[in-house]
Amino acid sequence: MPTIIMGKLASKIDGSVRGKAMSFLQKLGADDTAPGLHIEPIQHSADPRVRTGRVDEFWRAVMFRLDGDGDTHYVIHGIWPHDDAITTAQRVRLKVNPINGLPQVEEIEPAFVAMTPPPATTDPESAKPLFARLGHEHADLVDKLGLPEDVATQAAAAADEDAILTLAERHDGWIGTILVDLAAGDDIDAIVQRMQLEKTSSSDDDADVLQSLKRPAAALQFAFIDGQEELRRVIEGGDFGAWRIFLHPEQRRYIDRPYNGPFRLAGGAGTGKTVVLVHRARALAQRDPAARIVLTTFTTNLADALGDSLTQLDPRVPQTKTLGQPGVYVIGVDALAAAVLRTAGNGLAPAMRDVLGEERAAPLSRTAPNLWREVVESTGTSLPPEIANETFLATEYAHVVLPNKVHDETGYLRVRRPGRGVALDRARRRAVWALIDSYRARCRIDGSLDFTEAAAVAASHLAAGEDRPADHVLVDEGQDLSPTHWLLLRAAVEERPDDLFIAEDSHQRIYGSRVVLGRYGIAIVGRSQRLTLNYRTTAQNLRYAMSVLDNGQYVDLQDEPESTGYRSARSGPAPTEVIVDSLSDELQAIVHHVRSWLGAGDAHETVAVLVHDRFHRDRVVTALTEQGVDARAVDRDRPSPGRVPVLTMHRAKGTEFSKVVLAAGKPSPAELERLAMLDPAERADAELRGRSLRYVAATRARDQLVVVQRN
Ligand SMILES: Nc1ncnc2c1ncn2[C@@H]1O[C@H](COP(=O)(O)OP(=O)(O)OP(=O)(O)O)[C@@H](O)[C@H]1O
Repeated sequence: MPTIIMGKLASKIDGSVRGKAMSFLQKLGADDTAPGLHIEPIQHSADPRVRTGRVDEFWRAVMFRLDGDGDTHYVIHGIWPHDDAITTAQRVRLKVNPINGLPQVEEIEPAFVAMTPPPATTDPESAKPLFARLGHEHADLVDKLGLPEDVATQAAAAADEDAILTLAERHDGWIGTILVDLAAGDDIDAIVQRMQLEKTSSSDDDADVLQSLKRPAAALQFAFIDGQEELRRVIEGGDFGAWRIFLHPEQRRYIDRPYNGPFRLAGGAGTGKTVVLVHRARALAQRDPAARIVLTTFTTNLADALGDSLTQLDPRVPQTKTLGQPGVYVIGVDALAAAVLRTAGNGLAPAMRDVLGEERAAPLSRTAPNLWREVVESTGTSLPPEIANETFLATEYAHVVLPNKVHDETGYLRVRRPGRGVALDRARRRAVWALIDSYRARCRIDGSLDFTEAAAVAASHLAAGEDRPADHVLVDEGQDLSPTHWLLLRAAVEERPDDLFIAEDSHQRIYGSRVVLGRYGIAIVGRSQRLTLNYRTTAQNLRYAMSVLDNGQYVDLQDEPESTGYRSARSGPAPTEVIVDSLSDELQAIVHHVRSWLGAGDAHETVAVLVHDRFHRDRVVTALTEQGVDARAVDRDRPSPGRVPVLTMHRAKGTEFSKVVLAAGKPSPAELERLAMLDPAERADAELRGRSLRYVAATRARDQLVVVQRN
């Protein structure tokens, strides 16, 4: 049976012909001599391997037939209306690029594409094309990277990054990826290494071309299709499903490579961290079907989205609903703690004693989130407001008291408090402990545990037992997890190769305080890498989002300064900023943009409005609904098709939309009052989190971003 190799261009099939393309390719994959397919060579074609096939009376597929590995292979180049298909088929040639060993589809007499001339300027340095300013020589582009001569010439003449992006978009695949890297100022040798490019002496015969199609960087553009079901998903997924199939060689490496211990993958918003995690979960499950794999993240909503992505990637990967069973257990980290506590049943007493220093029955309920405030208000504490507040106390409890298993005042007077900005003398430590003691007393009476306690108790329970419930733990949104979450995840899997794989972006920390993994038994040393190519966001939106972070002091999970060198492979319109004077103007601006996008044919669910809080969210839904737009507030459930989702910026984490109106709003008077009360170090951290939240929100837009700001 012939093997189908899908080109990326071909996967972007016109919606009207998808069904027929599917049935054509299915038949081709079963038997290329089947009547009706009309697989035919083309007279006077540049490449004798080229074939056309009949999709219907109007559409034709253009393919290359390769015979090698004892099999027939069809590399699907694209599907076009009949006449265009014939012209394309006569002109295209599939060859091995001798400089980098990658497969290359060449067009004889390529269409001339005019480049935007550099803008007139009096400054001789900025008058130079971008690549000249970056020191990239035309000869190196051709001789070291293997860029086709015409592409190298156009790239060398391009005025700026936007012109390069336009060129890269026309050459989707390894050529486009190299152009984007060059525009970001990457060193040519670094690109050669990252893309695993190698000079080759191979010819263009079928076996050599097949070999080149199996090179890591070829996966950016060509995918070997494994069965009919896979074929259906590629065709239906189109451009949105590209992440499932066309992987960057770097992504491929993080998916497949074994690691000797915990591994950390950093990367900005939209760089494909989640994609790597989901693929890696599948790869681990395929490698060992008996493996117990936990795929976890900060919230249940995010976990639902991860589970959905895993199903989209490959519905054959078994997803289990039970901790400790073979398969992939996709779950939010607090729900994981709850599952451990549930499974332990009456056996929790030792862990309770270990963490809290007292006898406690199995927890009956979750501690009310405002209990810290109640404790402060009901206790006549002598502490100043910058310490006697919910933020300080909850953080102190989660970062110092619980991970160190502090049981009493004596223990608290001795404990080290690394990373805590606020210094405490002995008297203040005593006063803080008095509040913590009251908090614990209240929880004891209520029979409740808070989220951080639950994770700590679950961690202690697992650490004391013989059996760990997982063989591999994969973590998304690592920057948001608290110390006791890390203790739990460390205890969930024994120290072994491929135990923990952690994706994080410290620029997206929007919940707790920052954490240093080494303090919780997770030693990354030397096993840390960064993804830098943003797939989601246009370069224009990315620039805007990065500007929100300017001059912020961000630190990663290994206590190192976070870098910001991200690039995007796509370009689009610059974000629009709208300044309004009143709430009604703001609502009007939101409605106006949403309606104009819907009017232009955008599907409801691809357009979203992001707001600061739930109250404003509901107001926006009402305003949209009154103006005849079918809109829906999204909270715990998934966004529903056919309706414009309106979400808080927190809820928007992990989502993406084609077009976004971001109405970030201003902090409420109550919020400002709360911030004013904090210690300067904690206030600075809260401000960083505020910026991160706007960064998260701005990076949800794939194509277009409108920011509405109140004066
Ligand atoms: N190899 C790829 N080819 C095409 N698209 C890709 C590829 N890798 C990732 N993407 C797309 O990029 C987008 C972002 O990917 P993903 O959600 O994995 O990024 P992330 O780093 O986890 O982002 P965030 O931190 O913002 O949640 C998704 O739309 C995904 O489909």
